[in-house]
Amino acid sequence: MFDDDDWGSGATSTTSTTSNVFSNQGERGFSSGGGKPNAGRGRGRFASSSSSSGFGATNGFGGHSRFDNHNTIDNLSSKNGTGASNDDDAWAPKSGGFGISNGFSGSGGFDSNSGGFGDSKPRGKGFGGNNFGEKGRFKGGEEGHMARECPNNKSDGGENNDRPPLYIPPPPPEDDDAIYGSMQKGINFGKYDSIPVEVTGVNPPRCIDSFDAADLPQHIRSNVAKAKYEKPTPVQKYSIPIITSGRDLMACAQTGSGKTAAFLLPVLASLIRNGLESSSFSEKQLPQAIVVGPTRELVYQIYLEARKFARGSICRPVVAYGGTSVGYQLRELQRGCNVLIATPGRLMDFINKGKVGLDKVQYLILDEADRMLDMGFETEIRKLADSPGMPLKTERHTLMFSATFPDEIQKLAHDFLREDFLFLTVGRVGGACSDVTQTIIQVDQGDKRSKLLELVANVNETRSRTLVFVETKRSADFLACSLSQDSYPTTSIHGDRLQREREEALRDFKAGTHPILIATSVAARGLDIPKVEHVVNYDLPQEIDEYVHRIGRTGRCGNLGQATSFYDNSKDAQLARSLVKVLSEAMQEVPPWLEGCAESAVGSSFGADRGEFGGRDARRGGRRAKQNQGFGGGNDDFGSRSTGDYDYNDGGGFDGRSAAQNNGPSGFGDDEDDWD
Ligand SMILES: Nc1ncnc2c1ncn2[C@@H]1O[C@H](COP(=O)(O)OP(=O)(O)OP(=O)(O)O)[C@@H](O)[C@H]1O
Repeated sequence: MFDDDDWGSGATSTTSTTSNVFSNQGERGFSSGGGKPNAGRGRGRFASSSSSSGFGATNGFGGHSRFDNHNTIDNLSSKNGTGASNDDDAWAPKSGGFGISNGFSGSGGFDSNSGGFGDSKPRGKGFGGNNFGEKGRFKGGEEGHMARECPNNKSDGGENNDRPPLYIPPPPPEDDDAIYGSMQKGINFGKYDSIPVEVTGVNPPRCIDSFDAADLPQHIRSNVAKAKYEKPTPVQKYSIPIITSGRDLMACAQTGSGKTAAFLLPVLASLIRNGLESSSFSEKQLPQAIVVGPTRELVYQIYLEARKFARGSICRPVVAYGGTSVGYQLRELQRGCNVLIATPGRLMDFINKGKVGLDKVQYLILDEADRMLDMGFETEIRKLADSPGMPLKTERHTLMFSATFPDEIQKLAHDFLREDFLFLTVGRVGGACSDVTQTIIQVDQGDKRSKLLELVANVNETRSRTLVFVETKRSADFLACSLSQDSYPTTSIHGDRLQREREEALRDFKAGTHPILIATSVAARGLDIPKVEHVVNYDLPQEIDEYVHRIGRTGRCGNLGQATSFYDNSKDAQLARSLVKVLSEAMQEVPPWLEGCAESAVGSSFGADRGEFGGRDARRGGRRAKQNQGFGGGNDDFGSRSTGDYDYNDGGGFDGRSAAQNNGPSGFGDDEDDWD
C-alpha cells in the first residue's frame, strides 16, 4: 500500500506553479506553492491553455515552495523577483521575496474556493500539461530546483529519482538547556487544581498529589525536576496511578494541561521498572510501547518529550514519520527502540517491511485519540491493532488521550480498550481552555485580509507570535505570501509543503524570526509552542472540536492567551450554536449577534451535549452526537466528518499513500478534504 510510488504530502509542494493552469476565466484566483499531488488533472474550472495570461496579471506567484515547472519559472522568477536559483536554499520557505501579483492581491481579492489554482508536480506520470517534458531549466545551472529532483535526471543516485530530495531532519538537541527548557508555567497553573475531575469505571486507584508519590525510577524523577515540573497537573495526578496500576485509560483534559507527560511518565517508568529488552543493532525492532499521533510535528514533539524524560536511562525512544528519509529513520530504529513514536502510515510501512515487530508491545497509546479514530486514521489504527504479533487488547495496555472526545468516537474506542478501562475527565469533555480569551467578530470573506492586518499591525515591533488558521493549503500560501509582500514576517505550514519546509517554518516561528505563522489544521492539535500570544481563526473550522484544539495553541500550562475568530455567517452558520455553547461554558462573552445566528441556524444541534461537569463517559449513555455538520439538514452521518489537513498515511518509500488517498474522497483531492 505504501509503495515507493506513492507521493505524500511533503512531496507535493516541490512543484508549485505551472503556467498552464493559470488561465482564470473571470474567476478570482491565484496559484500557490501547494501543488496538489494529482498532477495534470486540475479541476474543472481551470482552463489549461497556457501561461499566465488571464491570471490576474502576468505576475502570478509561486507560493512558498519551489518553482519547479519548466515554463513558469521564467515568468515567476523574472517578473516577481523570486530569486530563483539552482541553490536549494534559495527556495527557502519563509514567504518573503515571493512575487505577488498586483493583479490579484489586495483585500478580498481571493476566494479560497474559487479556483484559479492548478495542480502540478514535476513527474512525468500522468502529467498532462503542455509544458511538462520539455527540456531545459532543470539542471546544470538552470534555475528552479536541484538536479536530483529533476524528472529528466535518471542517474541522480538518490533513493528515488523524480522525487524531492531526501530529508534528514537535524539531530535532536544534546544540551540540557535545549532539552529541558520547556514552557514556563503561567499565572493560572495553580488554578488547574480547581477544575473538577471525574473518573468513571470500577475501582479506580487513588490519585497522587506529587511527583514523589508517583514512584518514578530515579532517572525519570530527576529528569522531571530538571524540566521544572514541581507538581503534577490534574490529568497527571490521576493518569499516573491509573496507568501504573495496569488499567486501560481514556483521558480527556483541556488543551495544554500536560497530557503528554501524563502518559509518558508512567509508561517509561513501568518499562524501566519491569526491565527493558535490549534489541540494539537488530534488523527487526520490537518496541515495548507504541505512541501514534495525527501529525508529523506532533509525533516529533512527543519524541522530544520522551527523550527528555528517559534521558540517562537505558530506555530508547525513536520517532518515525513521513516526509523524511526512510533509510535514515530505519538506521535510527535499528540502533535500538523501546518506545516507538510514529504517524500511522510510516509505522505501518515499517511493520509491513518487517522492520518493526509488535510481539513485545505492552502499551499502545493514541494521542489525539479522537482524531486517530476518526475518518482517515481509523482504518490504519484498526490495521495496527490487527497486525500480526500485536497482543490482543486483553494482553496489552491501551491508553487514549485528547481534549475532545465525541460520543461516537468513544464508542469506537471501546473496540480497542479492555472492558474495565477507566474514563478520566478533567473539566468538560471538549471544553475550551478557560485561560484563552475568545473573541468572535463578524467579518465578510472579502474583509478578512484587512482585518487580519489590523490584528498584526504592530507585530514587527512586538514580535508577538500569532498563529493564523486558514481552511485550505492554498489560502495558507496565498496569505503568507501576501503578508510577506507587505513586510510582515510570516511563514506557513501545511500538508503540501516539504517536510524540511514545515519544520523550518515551525523553527522560525518558535524562534520569533517569523512571528506570524499561517497554518492549516495540520497545526491545530497538540503542538506546544511557547509564547503563542494570539490564535486567529481567519477561517473558522467546520467542527467545534477543531476550534477547541486550534485555540488551545495559546493559553497553555496556565498562561493566558487570546483567540480571535472571523465569523462569516454565509459560511459558518452551522458552527454558531456550538460556538455559543463553548464560549458560555468557558465563561466568555457571547456577542448578541452570534446568539441570533445560533437561534436561526435551523437544524444544527445546540452544541454538543457535553453532559454535566466532567463530561460524559459514553458507557453511561452519552448522547453527544456528531456536531456541526447538520446545518440545514439535521445531523449528518458520521461518515461526513471533515478530514482536515492531517498526516494520513505517512508511509514508506517517499512518504507514500495510496492513489485513492492521494485523490482524496472526492477524487479531486479538494483542499477542503486534504488527505495528507
Ligand atoms: N506538571 C507540570 N509542570 C509544569 N509544566 C508542565 C507540567 N506538565 C506539563 N507541563 C508543560 O505544559 C505544556 C503543555 O503540556 P502538553 O503539551 O503535554 O499539553 P496537552 O495537554 O497534551 O495539550 P494538547 O491538548 O494541546 O495536546 C508543555 O510545555 C509541558 O512541558
